[in-house]
Amino acid sequence: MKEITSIAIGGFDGMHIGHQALFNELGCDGAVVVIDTGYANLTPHEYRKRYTDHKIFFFNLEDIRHLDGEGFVKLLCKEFPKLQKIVVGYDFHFGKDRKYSYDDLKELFDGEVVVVEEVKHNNDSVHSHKIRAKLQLGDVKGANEFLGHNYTIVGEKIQGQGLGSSELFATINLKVKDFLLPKEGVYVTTTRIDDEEHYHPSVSFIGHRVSTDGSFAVETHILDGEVICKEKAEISFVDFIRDNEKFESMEALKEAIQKDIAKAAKELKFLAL
Ligand SMILES: Cc1cc2nc3c(=O)[nH]c(=O)nc-3n(C[C@H](O)[C@H](O)[C@H](O)COP(=O)(O)O)c2cc1C
Ligand SMILES: Nc1ncnc2c1ncn2[C@@H]1O[C@H](COP(=O)(O)OP(=O)(O)OP(=O)(O)O)[C@@H](O)[C@H]1O
Repeated sequence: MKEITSIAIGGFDGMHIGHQALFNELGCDGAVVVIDTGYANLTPHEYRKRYTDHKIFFFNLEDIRHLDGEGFVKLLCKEFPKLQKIVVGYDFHFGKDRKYSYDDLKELFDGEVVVVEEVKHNNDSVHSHKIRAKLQLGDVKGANEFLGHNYTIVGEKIQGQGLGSSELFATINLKVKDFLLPKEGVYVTTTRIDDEEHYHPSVSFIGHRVSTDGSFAVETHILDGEVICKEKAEISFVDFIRDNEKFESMEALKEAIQKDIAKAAKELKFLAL
């Protein structure tokens, strides 16, 4: 914290293109200050680190929410003794009851305050809550455009029903905590296994397996051959294929999955993974 000369402040769940505009204003001794509400589910906890080269410092909202404007700025100057520049967005509010804006920051901070203009995509203001809403509608393409990267979740490998490999297609079943799951359905995805460096082309299912045992599952079928997953995998969403459906026979389910695989393979063909 001692060497940091500039900081960007916010919740930064998602690390979307609006957030990235703030990070672009930081110098090489710049850091990201996350005011952590505990509700982040696009990039929970430390997952924000994947989307910036800057150091990240976490401040727990509960510890600072009582501070007035002056108290907040004092805290920042104490934590970052060399602080010269604070970067915030056009709608940034802080302090008790979120009653202070960037104008107050300019008055209270004895250094430079950079206010980043509203970042829009197709004339729509980019925000984390809109990304969540898009994912809940299955609009992963729209979410990805706001994010500036493919929405990615990480899960721990768990045992499936064992039906996939014997009667259908082999899948890796995952238990996913903390991440928001997109709407139930089938998606074109890429999957990274354990600590591998590259992503495999894949097709993934999220939802209640209404055609088999009815239980909830997050599972991914790898398209480029057999793989062994030991502990964990991450799924990046590329496109929505279809809703979750109840099929009357295993043959009908198998046929549908076969079509999903063909669609995913076609869409991913031109991606260098
Ligand atoms: C691409 C894909 C699409 C799927 N679509 C559906 C679906 O529409 N409805 C459904 O009930 N299950 C669907 N499933 C889940 C299968 O029912 C599941 O793979 C099967 O029950 C085997 O589960 P297991 O891996 O736990 O053995 C799909 C699975 C995959 C890989
Ligand atoms: N579209 C945007 N354009 C410019 N700045 C933004 C934009 N979205 C957020 N910011 C700025 O980024 C910082 C982090 O904001 P915050 O974590 O509230 O993001 P958000 O996307 O607005 O989240 P939410 O949708 O939950 O309100 C703040 O300084 C905020 O002003």
